[in-house]
Amino acid sequence: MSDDLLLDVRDLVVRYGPVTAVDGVSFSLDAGETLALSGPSGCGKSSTALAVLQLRRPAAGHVRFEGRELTNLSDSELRPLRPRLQPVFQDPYGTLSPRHRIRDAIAEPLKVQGRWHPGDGPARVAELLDRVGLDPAYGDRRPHELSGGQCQRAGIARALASGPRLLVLDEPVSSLDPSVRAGVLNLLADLQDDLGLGYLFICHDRAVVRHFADRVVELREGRVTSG
Ligand SMILES: Nc1ncnc2c1ncn2[C@@H]1O[C@H](COP(=O)(O)OP(=O)(O)OP(=O)(O)O)[C@@H](O)[C@H]1O
Repeated sequence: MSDDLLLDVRDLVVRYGPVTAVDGVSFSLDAGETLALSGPSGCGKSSTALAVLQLRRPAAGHVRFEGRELTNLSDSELRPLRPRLQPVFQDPYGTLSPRHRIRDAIAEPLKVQGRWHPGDGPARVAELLDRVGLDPAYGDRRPHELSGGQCQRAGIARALASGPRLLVLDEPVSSLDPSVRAGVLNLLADLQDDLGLGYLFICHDRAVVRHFADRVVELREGRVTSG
């Protein structure tokens, strides 16, 4: 077993009633590595991501994160681990509450984790905005006052506020204008270099996958076909 092993998924099965969406999928991912899940629509990419995040409990199989088996933990046992595995979804406007200013959305994980101090909390939020390439003044805005690319950057800042080790990136640039995709992918690459994050990267665009991922696991009808 690699010392850097971050995520180990074995024989994963995800069902929705009679539908088996994921049928015995296995892969592993090291810290600092990007593993792409690729394949046609409906092959089980998002279901795999949700099961890794334990947002959809698998019907069978194992998800070990930082050496801990997640599948048999209760919701309350999972809670303290959740900050370390964070999702970034396709629709950035769906991730951030429309009612809250960006700075409050980024401050929330810090507050929930008891890492908010009035003295330096606002500066930490400004630092996170700056880290994702947004002027800290954007903290005053609400999601609908940002472009799609800016909003996705704000979502990434919120994920970073939790102090993650793994980001589960489910089509993170698919809803963005082609002209801003490269900027967000470059940001993710920089963050990975700086922070040693592991990325489980879901993307249907083969050109993006080839460019961005270290390894690719190809799925078809819920099974691994290569990787
Ligand atoms: N909530 C659900 N209820 C019932 N079936 C579902 C549900 N979510 C997904 N499925 C089914 O599970 C299978 C896998 O879907 P999933 O969304 O994981 O695939 P995907 O590869 O991410 O597809 P896409 O690229 O279109 O997002 C499909 O047959 C889909 O119809």
